[in-house]
Amino acid sequence: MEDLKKNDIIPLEITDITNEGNGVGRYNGIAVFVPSTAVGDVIECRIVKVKSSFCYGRAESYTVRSDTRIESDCPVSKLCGGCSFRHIIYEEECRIKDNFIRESFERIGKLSPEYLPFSGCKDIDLYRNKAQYPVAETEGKAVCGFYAKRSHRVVEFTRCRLQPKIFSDIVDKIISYVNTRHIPAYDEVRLSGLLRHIYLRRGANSGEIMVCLVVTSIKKAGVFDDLVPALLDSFSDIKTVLLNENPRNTNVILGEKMKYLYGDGSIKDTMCGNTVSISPLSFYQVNTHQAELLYAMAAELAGLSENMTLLDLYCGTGTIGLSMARQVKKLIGVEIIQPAIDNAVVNAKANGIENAEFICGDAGKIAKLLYERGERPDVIIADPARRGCDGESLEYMAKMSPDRIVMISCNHTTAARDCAILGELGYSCDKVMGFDLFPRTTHVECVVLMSKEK
Ligand SMILES: C[S@@+](CC[C@H](N)C(=O)[O-])C[C@H]1O[C@@H](n2cnc3c(N)ncnc32)[C@H](O)[C@@H]1O
Repeated sequence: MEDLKKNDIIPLEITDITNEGNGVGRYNGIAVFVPSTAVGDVIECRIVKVKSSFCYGRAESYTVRSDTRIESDCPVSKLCGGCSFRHIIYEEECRIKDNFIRESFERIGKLSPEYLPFSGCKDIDLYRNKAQYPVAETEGKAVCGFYAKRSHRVVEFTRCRLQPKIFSDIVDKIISYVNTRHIPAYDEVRLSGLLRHIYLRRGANSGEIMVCLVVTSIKKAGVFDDLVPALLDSFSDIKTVLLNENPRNTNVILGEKMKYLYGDGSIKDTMCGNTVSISPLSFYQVNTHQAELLYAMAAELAGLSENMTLLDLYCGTGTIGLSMARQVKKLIGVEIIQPAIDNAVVNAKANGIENAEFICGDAGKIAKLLYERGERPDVIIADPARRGCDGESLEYMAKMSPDRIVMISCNHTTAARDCAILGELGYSCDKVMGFDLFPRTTHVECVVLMSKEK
């Protein structure tokens, strides 16, 4: 790139926002990505990194400030990087996210569905029902907070605006206990210490709280003996306290082994009118109220009726399928994590649902098995993880020949790819709707209706 060098200062108008939340402008045809900017900003931009076909820049000063720009109301938003959109008004965030989804379906999927109006979230703060705080040692004391952007340096801060206030109070109590007892925090460089993460979950409707301490060895559980009564004394909504063992040198937070210190390792919540039991390893949407609206829209798009069979692929604890089970003859749920399937079975029973079967296994393998045993669901709901569905799942979803496939996804790029593959397998992409389950961050959910071509 001949035109631009590191430390050049250039005038730049921000004209778009990337999926990572960076503003983007063009200088002599070259894309320049600038964090914390807004569409309509005109800036003096310092070039900080030059790549083969684009650059990264930093806003040195503002010639024109976009009228969508606001002051961030979080003291650590720049350090944390979790809330990429805290500097713009929420209406603009919704426009950007809706646009992310449309672009993916048009550019990646080469699809032209009808776009239903984007669903913004009523509560843009305090909406998360789950938090995972890394713990580290600073100057001989355990501290807890978040990892600084693109690093594993723990910044001490527990008052995140996205999480319930009670989480900070619980964390403060745990850290104070840990420091009084000199319990060592995990050191990921020396691979020593005990406490790695504090992981909290709270039922948004029930208020029930799960406290899970991720430690390098559950054999040392004894050091937490006095913590449990102290927590229960102060926080009556805590229904279970447990240890999770993760001795490995890894970025993955949870290990597999659990030890219950109080309660049965799960909490209850209600979702879409059903009681649901949630364990630490089970997936549960972090924004319960907005997820309820998403699932209601999925049910509407599914067009269910009493003689139908519904297949809920990637079902987690069964929340989606169980919310629709009373409208159909038979529900089959498929999920790879055994504790989530255990929760799904308990959840069906707790809600008096008797027409549900839950199978633990890989979605593609089980879809093939179901096809071979002659199952022909009328509707399939597929709600995969960020990487989307694999080829085998898509192939057997289409082979089972349902009238409709409703795809729910937290990654519009893989959703667009998978819908395009389903297009080749005989399904038209009819409707797409964005749902903001993660205000102030770059993440966004979408629901898609695919119909069998006649
Ligand atoms: C986005 S979550 C959706 C869970 C559930 N539908 C809900 O709304 O709570 C995706 C789920 O897919 C599961 N999963 C991931 N890979 C899978 C696979 N290969 N086969 C089956 N399930 C899988 C995950 O464990 C997780 O529960």
